[in-house]
Amino acid sequence: MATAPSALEINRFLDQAVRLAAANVDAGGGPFGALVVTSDGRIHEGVNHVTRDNDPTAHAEVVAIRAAAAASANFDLSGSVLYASCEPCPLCLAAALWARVDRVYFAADRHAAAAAGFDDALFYEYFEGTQPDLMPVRHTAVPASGVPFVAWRDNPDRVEY
Ligand SMILES: Nc1nc2[nH]cnc2c(=O)[nH]1
Repeated sequence: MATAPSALEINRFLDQAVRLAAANVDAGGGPFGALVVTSDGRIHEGVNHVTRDNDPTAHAEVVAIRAAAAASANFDLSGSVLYASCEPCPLCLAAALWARVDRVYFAADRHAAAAAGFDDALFYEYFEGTQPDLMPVRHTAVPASGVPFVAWRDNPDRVEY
């Protein structure tokens, strides 16, 4: 894991993410901006494109992660840092985990997002188990459930991630 950025760097990149978020509102989008700084020092920006692209997963952090991965030609962003104008929601956190991002810094928190009408805090409660009715998830095993995993394990050419 890379060493932690300095307080100066953290503040600079968070300011940049907040500026991106504000500019995105001016452009008609959601009030979220993010940066991924990859291990080579390059900065990859993202803003919320949910309504622009009709893509509910196009959160600023996910857009920045996708940009960083595409520019790096690598799905593994180990050594990189994510800076977000607002606390990453569970979707964004999961994306950062799958991207193997080293660290995350954010400016506003989930309660500020809630005050602006966003469900980030509610979805955290869902994952904490206090809002189970929001979206029931049921396990129903079928006989072929394990077939794809056997095929994966048996494939010597698999690319692990
Ligand atoms: N952190 C974060 N929270 C959101 N809630 C709705 N959209 C977003 C987004 O793009 N980023």
